[in-house]
Amino acid sequence: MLLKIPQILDDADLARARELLAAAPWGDGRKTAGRQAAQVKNNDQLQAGSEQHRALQALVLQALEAHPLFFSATLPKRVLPPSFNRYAGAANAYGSHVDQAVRYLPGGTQRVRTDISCTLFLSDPADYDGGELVIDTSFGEQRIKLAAGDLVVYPGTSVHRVEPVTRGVRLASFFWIESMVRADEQRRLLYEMDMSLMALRGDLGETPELVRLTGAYHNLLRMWADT
Ligand SMILES: O=C(O)CCC(=O)C(=O)O
Ligand SMILES: [Fe+2]
Repeated sequence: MLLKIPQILDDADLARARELLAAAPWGDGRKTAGRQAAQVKNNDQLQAGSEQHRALQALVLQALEAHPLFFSATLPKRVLPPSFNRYAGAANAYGSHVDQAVRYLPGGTQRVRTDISCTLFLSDPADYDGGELVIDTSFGEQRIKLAAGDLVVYPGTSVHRVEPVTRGVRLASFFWIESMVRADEQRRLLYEMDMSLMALRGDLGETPELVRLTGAYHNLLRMWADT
């Protein structure tokens, strides 16, 4: 499921994030890519370990936790600490690749399966040309360029790329999630059910049928979740 989740960060968060990004040390993005991806990756990435990097990670993780759609859409079991990238100049792009299936939490002992890939856009789209995140889906290519503060989540199995940035600077945060529900189609079903239940509850208030359907949602989640 490819899903856009608007306004993960508000204006105050964005201003703070940009301040931190401007002060942080950057390095070559190839350092953290797998062998195939490193051949097509050309961008800068915030170096791990700086004070600014930690503050940015905390800012993004807190905003994700506070957003009700994020939980419902991803059903997170483990979220890898967010990374930050910068594309500036036509040579900066990231060619077609699939993200590594397994990554490690800091410390290097705990493995995380990357069920869901995420990009949180941090630059105003008017401030740069190009830089679309292009994702192959069963309905064709989706070209994603979102407002600053908006998030896109998509299956980790997808071939995707970032188009060259021909003007300005594109800043983003990217990270991966291992979901309690491994199968994308099961997550989609649960998400659609949850959204419909919320809308119906808003329209009708609590009814005996809604109590039963909510039970069905939780019982499906119980059947499918690996916590
Ligand atoms: O910058 C992006 O939107 C995605 C980056 C990406 O695909 C990656 O780091 O694997
Ligand atoms: Fe990627």
